[in-house]
Amino acid sequence: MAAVANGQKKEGIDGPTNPMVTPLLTDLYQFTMAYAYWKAGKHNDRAVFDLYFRRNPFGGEYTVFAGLEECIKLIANFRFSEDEIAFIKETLPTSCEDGFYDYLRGLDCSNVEIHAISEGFVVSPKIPLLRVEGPVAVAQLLETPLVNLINYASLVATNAARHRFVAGKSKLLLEFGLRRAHGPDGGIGASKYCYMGGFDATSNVAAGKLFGIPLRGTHSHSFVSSFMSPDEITEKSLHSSDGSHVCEDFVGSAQAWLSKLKRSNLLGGIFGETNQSELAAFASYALAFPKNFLALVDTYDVMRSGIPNFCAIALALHDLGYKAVGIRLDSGDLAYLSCEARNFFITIEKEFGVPDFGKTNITASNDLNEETLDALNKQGHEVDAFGIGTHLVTCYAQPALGVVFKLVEINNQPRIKLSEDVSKVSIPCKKRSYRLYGKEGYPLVDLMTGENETPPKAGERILCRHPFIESKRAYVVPQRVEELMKCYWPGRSGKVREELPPLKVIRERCIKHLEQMRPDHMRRLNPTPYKVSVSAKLYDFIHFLWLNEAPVGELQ
Ligand SMILES: Nc1ncnc2c1ncn2[C@@H]1O[C@H](COP(=O)(O)OP(=O)(O)OP(=O)(O)O)[C@@H](O)[C@H]1O
Ligand SMILES: O=P(O)(O)OC[C@H]1O[C@H](OP(=O)(O)OP(=O)(O)O)[C@H](O)[C@@H]1O
Ligand SMILES: O=C(O)c1cccnc1
Ligand SMILES: [Mg+2]
Repeated sequence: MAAVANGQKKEGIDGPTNPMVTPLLTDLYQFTMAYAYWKAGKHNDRAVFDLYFRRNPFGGEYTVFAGLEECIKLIANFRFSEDEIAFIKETLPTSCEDGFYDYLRGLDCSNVEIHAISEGFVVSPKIPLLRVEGPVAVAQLLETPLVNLINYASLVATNAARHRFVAGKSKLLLEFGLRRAHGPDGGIGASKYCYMGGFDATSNVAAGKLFGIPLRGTHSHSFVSSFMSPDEITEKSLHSSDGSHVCEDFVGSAQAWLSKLKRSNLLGGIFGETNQSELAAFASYALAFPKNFLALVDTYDVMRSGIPNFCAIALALHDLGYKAVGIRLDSGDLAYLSCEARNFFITIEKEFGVPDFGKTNITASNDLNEETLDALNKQGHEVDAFGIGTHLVTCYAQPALGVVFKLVEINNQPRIKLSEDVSKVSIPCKKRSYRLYGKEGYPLVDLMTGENETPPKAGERILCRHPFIESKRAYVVPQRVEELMKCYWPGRSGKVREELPPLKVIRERCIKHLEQMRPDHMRRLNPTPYKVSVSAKLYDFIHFLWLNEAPVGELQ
């Protein structure tokens, strides 16, 4: 991936997508700590924080890392306005000295260094996604917004990837969640990160404009039920697709087709009188969009009305050289109805010689989630595209990822956070992390080492240890070694800044990384845990520091 020369000029990177992301979008305690650091003359102590999560979401063994671009946009533009400083002054106790506000006035992230895994990578618990190195007071202020920007982004991108995994590569996945998302930011974020995680398009127009995500949509039940009768349609004429002739009564032509379908030996028994107000709605939609006609067919009765009405309009369009797009099903048994609809289309293709009519697109929606997609697969279905909203964007199955931000070093001294719960003990030291690939091209293990350790090399045997369980260790001879963290904000280090790629490139990377995972890590039921380990040296150091920091109990 390309890198740009030391580009920490703040004007080079736009601000965060959401203008609410400012230095005030943090918890009050970050300011009280910043003041206390400042008062103690400790605010410029050089701190290293790791941002990571402790457990994969949705019972899985993988997570998609998302939200980095927005973090870098925040860092690049991190400055307090006078107005914001005045508010902090009003908020903190009056005993706080004015010098602190002068300090805030001069604050930016020019002395902060950010290393991060690239957005769209598949990541695992405990491995730092982001390493923030800088003056302790600034790094502390960044904790809340960075965690906020990564938590939902990674969660919803993972949710999207999981829906894609169940639906299969060939299906079109449409994100329809804006109305059910957690507010406007939740809606915009869902559209961006579901696209990143493998969805094909969104119904969210603002997200289409902001991020260039393909926009797709059908129509609603209200459009269908707003029509009362075909007589409402006053302008009934439609040009043929090549402009050579005009059909003066398109509605009549569709009604003629409906009669023909009814008289057909193969289809006649399926339906009788269809709902004429529905036919009127479909005809109006076709007159408005003859090249993009699709119909929501479940307002009244799918098989007795919606499907025959759709077909009558589609055949009338076909007479004029147009090809109808398809239908949407939004209720009922989607497996059964999609199969019935497909049979109906195939019969029309055969009986009336309409090429490819059997392949007419079937979109399904209605409270879909991983489980319903899985159930549909098991039953067999004929759906080509899924429109998914509520469960996807609200992350109904798991509402938060549990990202944390922990101090691992200060003034070159490694720090550890102990806990009764071993999974909550932090891994100290400024570290590097690597992905080790095996013979078959799959990632085998992610390995953390100290910053200055010799990096693992392809073809060389390396001992990988579980960070906390002594007996869990393995020798690995990697076929390929990939360093995971790159420098996304060099601060004053003089390093080269990694470029932020366009969303489409991140999406492609994400899809590629998901595909290269070993299948047993990806399955829904009881996936094999992906290994996360530390070098022998780091293991020894963690346990040395642990013993050093943990007080020895006294029994009486
Ligand atoms: N074949 C299927 N197997 C498993 N789940 C299905 C299948 N078909 C549909 N579903 C799911 O079952 C649920 C049905 O929803 P619900 O009980 O609200 O009925 P409905 O079809 O929406 O009825 P209506 O809207 O007419 O009241 C939805 O979550 C849908 O995704
Ligand atoms: O079901 P979701 O996964 O959230 O997908 C989006 C839903 O939004 C629309 O209708 P809406 O839910 O507003 O009304 P409906 O329930 O009557 O269809 C659409 O018809 C879908 O059903
Ligand atoms: O275009 C659609 O069909 C759509 C969009 C949003 C929500 N439900 C459906
Ligand atoms: Mg609904």
